[in-house]
Amino acid sequence: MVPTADAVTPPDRDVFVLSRPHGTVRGRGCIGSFTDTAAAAEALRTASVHAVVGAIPFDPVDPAALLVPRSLEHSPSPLDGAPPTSRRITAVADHPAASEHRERVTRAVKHIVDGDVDKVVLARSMDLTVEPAVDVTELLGAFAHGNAEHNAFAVDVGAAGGRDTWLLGASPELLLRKEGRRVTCRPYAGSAPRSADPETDRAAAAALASSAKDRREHAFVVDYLRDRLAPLCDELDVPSAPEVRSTGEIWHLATPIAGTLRDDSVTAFDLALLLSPTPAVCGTPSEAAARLIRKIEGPRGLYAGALGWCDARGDGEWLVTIRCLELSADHHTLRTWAGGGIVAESDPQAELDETTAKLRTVLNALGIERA
Ligand SMILES: C=C(O[C@H]1C=CC=C(C(=O)O)[C@@H]1O)C(=O)O
Repeated sequence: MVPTADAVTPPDRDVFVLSRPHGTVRGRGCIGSFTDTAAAAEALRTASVHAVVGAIPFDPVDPAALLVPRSLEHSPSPLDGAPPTSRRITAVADHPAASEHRERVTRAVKHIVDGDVDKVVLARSMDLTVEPAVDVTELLGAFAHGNAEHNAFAVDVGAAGGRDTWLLGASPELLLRKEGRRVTCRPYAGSAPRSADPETDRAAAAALASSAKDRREHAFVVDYLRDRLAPLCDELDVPSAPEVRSTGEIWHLATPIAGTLRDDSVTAFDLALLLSPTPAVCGTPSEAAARLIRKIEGPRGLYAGALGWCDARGDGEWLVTIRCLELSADHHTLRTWAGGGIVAESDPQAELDETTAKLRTVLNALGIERA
């Protein structure tokens, strides 16, 4: 652990906030940090730190942003939040351009048809400059306000270095929650944009529920989680069919998974490292899909990794890092991402549209009406 001086991060400042339907967790102050996930896991296991909060990257070779908070506080309610402040974009850059994203989907489908992978998740990002500047607490509240579950998070990824840079978002996807021996996951994969017209919206949900393409895309994630969790669990309940859930912007297929761990000494953080990245953000088989993503997209950094907390008992909760942005120290410039699972039946334009709908989560929270 690299110790952090109080002068760099004042003891009472929130460096981590996670709002979930069942409550809010805050990490206050920062007494140390880790960029190496193995060192953080060892420190938790040997009780040389009382808690770890923060984010792990998509690719394990990239640095993590893990903090040791001075205190970890739980409250039983999620954040209510408030509507966003209205903002406008003063500069925008797409990575890649829309036409290139469609071409990448076509290339990915060819890799699938050729048998290199069964599924790969391709993402695109947008660099924005916005006016007025972002206030972190206000944006966190806007994320919480924007979805019925009040999911929202803010991680002070620059806390250890005294830089005011943040990872903020509203991921709906539970990688894992661990309480004692009980472990739960709720993977999301398979999507349909929502509509302002109630009838069209209901039809989109019904079509998603019966879409063979989306059910296959989803099954890769469920099978992966079952394979990784089964050896660790006495009991593991994996429903045979997904349910349909919604965020403010998208319908998703989701599966609630619950298990009982055989060995309680496995921490929530160990499980996050074991499970992340799932095929909801990477693909199947994992290593081949990760290689393809690295080749096609380049490094993702913290996007599509996991964020959360783990305490001294080994309990904790980690989300998949999606529907998020990284805010620069000037609080005007930021990067946001959206990805989608590509399978053999994927259509390039539909995949592009899906990422556009997913980007809306961040744009709505920023109070940007037209991109
Ligand atoms: C990769 C993302 O979403 C994942 C989670 C839910 C649905 C997904 C899909 O339908 O492709 C993705 O697997 C993202 O939002 O950037």
